[in-house]
Amino acid sequence: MIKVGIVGGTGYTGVELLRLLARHPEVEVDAITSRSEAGLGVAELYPNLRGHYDELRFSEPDPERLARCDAVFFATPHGVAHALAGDLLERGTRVIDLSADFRLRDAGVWADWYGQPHGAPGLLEEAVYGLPEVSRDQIRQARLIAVPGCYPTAVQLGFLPLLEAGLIDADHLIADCKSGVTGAGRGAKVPSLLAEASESMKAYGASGHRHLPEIRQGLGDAAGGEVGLTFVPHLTPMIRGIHATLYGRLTGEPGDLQRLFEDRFANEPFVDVMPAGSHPETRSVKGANLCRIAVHRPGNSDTVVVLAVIDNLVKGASGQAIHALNLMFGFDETAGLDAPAMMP
Ligand SMILES: NC(=O)C1=CN([C@@H]2O[C@H](COP(=O)(O)OP(=O)(O)OC[C@H]3O[C@@H](n4cnc5c(N)ncnc54)[C@H](OP(=O)(O)O)[C@@H]3O)[C@@H](O)[C@H]2O)C=CC1
Ligand SMILES: CC(=O)N[C@@H](CCC(=O)OP(=O)(O)O)C(=O)O
Repeated sequence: MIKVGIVGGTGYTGVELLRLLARHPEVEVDAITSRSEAGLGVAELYPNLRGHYDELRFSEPDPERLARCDAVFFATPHGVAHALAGDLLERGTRVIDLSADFRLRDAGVWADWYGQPHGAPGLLEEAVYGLPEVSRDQIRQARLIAVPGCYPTAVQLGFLPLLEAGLIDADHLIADCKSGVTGAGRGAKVPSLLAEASESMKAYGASGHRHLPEIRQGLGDAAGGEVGLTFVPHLTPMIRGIHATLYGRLTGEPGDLQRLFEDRFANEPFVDVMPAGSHPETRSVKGANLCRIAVHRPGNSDTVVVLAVIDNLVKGASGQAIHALNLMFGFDETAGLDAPAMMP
């Protein structure tokens, strides 16, 4: 049994970590922080957790207490892990960061997109980008994990088989993505209000979203060189879910695309390649640590369309973070992550 801490326990990814870890046989949550709710019992804020964490209370972030944990999750806004991760690592505590603090290898690029200087450039070299379908072995050895963003998870998984096989024009990739409103976090914001977000849909960040450099970095690794990507995210009236519709131009006769995807993900517990002709629904992954994918070639043309769905809070954040923890500590990869999706 290991002890973990969670910094940022009152947010949506924080409470999702708690929900999933409640079923984890090897993990005890020893510390959970919130500055605004310090002193409150976890189940008082989140009644779905009654009976699971009856002794656990939110407390102010305390580096001493966190350092007594074997691993600490950061479920915090950008910049918080920059300030605290180095000290924890020095004291032997492993760090799994759900924010974007360590996702980009280049501190200058990070500063450009996040509008502030990188707070811990010295840690970038050892940070491992935690997409298990790409870097399982490095995650096993890592002390510091950068959990991929929600859009980047869906887009990378969908494009990977095609780019790795060199079947599409890497200069002209298109990712048209939709997100539920929990993607914006739990903090009060006007665009997340019921009257603003329901019965409506809108694109945002079309001229440049901070996930663009992250996705380009990962897809560039898969393609073996820089890629050109148009990425347009949309806010949709659902609570959870990411739906990515991905377009690529085939450079030649691709062979059996269905087979390509099935073979690429054959040994992946958290990627489901659906039968040919399928259209995956976000509700089919709600609550589950799973990416469901379908590949299409409309009219046998030179365009390939990939559909990828995830739950932004699970495979897009907290579930993927726990997958990394399982790899780092040698647990069964699926520990705490084997629950099926909820439908409807
Ligand atoms: N929501 C999603 O779908 C996804 C989110 N992420 C990323 O995960 C991280 C958490 O997201 P989410 O759960 O949505 O965020 P929320 O806004 O819902 O929650 C943020 C949490 O961080 C705490 N916090 C805020 N500022 C600080 C600070 N300076 N020091 C310590 N704690 C702080 C808050 O509690 P308090 O203020 O009380 O301390 C709160 O518990 C973010 O970086 C987000 O971008 C990644 C993938 C998907
Ligand atoms: C709907 C919505 O607002 N989504 C967020 C992305 C989700 C997220 O939290 O991004 P990270 O994984 O990088 O932290 C956004 O567009 O900024």
